[in-house]
Amino acid sequence: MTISPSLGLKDVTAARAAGVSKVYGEGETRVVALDRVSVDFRQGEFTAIMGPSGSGKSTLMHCVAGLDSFSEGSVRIGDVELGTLKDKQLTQLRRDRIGFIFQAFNLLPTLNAIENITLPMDIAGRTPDKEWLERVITMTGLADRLKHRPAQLSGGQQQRVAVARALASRPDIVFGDEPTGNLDSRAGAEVLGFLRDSVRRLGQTVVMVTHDPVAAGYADRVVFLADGRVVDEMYEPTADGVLDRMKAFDGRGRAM
Ligand SMILES: Nc1ncnc2c1ncn2[C@@H]1O[C@H](COP(=O)(O)OP(=O)(O)OP(=O)(O)O)[C@@H](O)[C@H]1O
Repeated sequence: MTISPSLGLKDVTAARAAGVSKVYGEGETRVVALDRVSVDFRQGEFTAIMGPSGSGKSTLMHCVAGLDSFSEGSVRIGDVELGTLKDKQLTQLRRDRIGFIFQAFNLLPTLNAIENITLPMDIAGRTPDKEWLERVITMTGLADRLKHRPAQLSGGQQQRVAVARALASRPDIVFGDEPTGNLDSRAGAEVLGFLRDSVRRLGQTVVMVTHDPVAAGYADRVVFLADGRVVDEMYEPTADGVLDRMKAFDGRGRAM
């Protein structure tokens, strides 16, 4: 085991895709969305997945998060091989060990912020770890808004509630699909700052699909996809560095 220099954490794999391929359709409509993708996501690391439209970002996230099946290869969350699980076990694993954040906030309008945050745990019949929940809530900066319903919160505040909901059960890994896609740059920065803090201060593991080089600049590492393949990666990215790298791909997802 090596020690990650930036974080001082043990180099543990939180999730791993090994030789994962995903093919949609047949014959003329056949699309290879993922072509033998191998990638590790380390515990306590914030990874952004970037690439041109259609390069396979969402497909990769969905396959690694157990939301979608794949045609070939294997995926592990911690030491659990997803391919060996029955549907019910997979549902349980997603519920207990994975947090999700989507572009749409998906909050329940009739519940207030704290009720939305604890809803998945309430449904699962789990009691939240009070100390952990307090740390997460403090980090949202919404401690004085917990009794507000979604309609009484700004978009950025709503997404911070959604991030807190994803973190509340202390999942092994949090997946975000364009979590700032619906937000203006200031609200997006607040959400990204919160995500980054959850990694640096709480040791969470975050994997985020994004189109936005500025968003990717918050991550510890960027994985670049093109044409369903991992073509590059960058550590300690800056928005400008990511933008430059993206310019090396043409609109159809091929490296130029
Ligand atoms: N359900 C589906 N049926 C057929 N083809 C699909 C399906 N879902 C995705 N694809 C194809 O797989 C490829 C990868 O799609 P994916 O959504 O993963 O790309 P992406 O990089 O996330 O794109 P974007 O940035 O536009 O969201 C694309 O060519 C897409 O058209």
